[in-house]
Amino acid sequence: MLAVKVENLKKIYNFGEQNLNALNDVSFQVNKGEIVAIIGESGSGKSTLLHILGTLDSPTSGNILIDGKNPFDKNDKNVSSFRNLHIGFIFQHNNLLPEFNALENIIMPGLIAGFPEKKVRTKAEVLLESVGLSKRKNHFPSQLSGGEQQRVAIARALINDPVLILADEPSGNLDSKNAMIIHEVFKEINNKFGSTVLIVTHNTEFADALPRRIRLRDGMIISDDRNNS
Ligand SMILES: Nc1ncnc2c1ncn2[C@@H]1O[C@H](COP(=O)(O)OP(=O)(O)OP(=O)(O)O)[C@@H](O)[C@H]1O
Repeated sequence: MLAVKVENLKKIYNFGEQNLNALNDVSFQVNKGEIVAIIGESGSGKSTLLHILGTLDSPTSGNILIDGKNPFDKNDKNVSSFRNLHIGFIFQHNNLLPEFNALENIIMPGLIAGFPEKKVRTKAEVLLESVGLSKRKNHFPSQLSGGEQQRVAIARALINDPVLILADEPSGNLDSKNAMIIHEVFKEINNKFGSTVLIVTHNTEFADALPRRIRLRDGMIISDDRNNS
């Protein structure tokens, strides 16, 4: 079963007379349950690709299907509800809401999606446990370390059972010990919940340890390799 299908994706940014091809004819597919590193030098188009897959930006041309649906077929309001229901984001800066505690931050997208509070709360507790933070559920973001905040952000991204998790340099802001913990959490959620995960990372050790790597250069895929194991 396909989670993601990308066909001939192009993104051109215009600056007056000048055009910049940020993505140039990108095509690939990701099966449900895969965890894939998106790698490449700075400016190669990784974030642009993630933003389009996450419906935060639209393509110049080409198609994307997330779980068989084209999110850009819909009007803007539907695109944002599609995003909230089907896609979980984790950014380098976790943008947790500072006035809400860890548990409340995780619950929030579930309530926005209209799920019953009791069900969402129970699920949030399970997710907090999965990221090893049960004891911190009443802590506010300012009372958590950077790595712990990022683990809360991962749990929050999972609350609505998204078909796709997108992470843009999720460990980019962390020291190596916390980065390693975050990398393990991604592998665990992929194993435990069968989440489909695309992760932009500059960390070669982490990327090499994942089963698949898509490498971009100048907006094009130059390699797509899998570990044999
Ligand atoms: N909103 C924008 N407007 C104009 N150009 C942009 C915009 N966003 C990205 N670009 C350009 O598109 C190209 C791809 O950028 P992108 O951020 O996708 O690269 P990246 O691989 O994620 O880089 P990094 O590893 O540094 O985050 C770059 O040349 C960048 O300058």
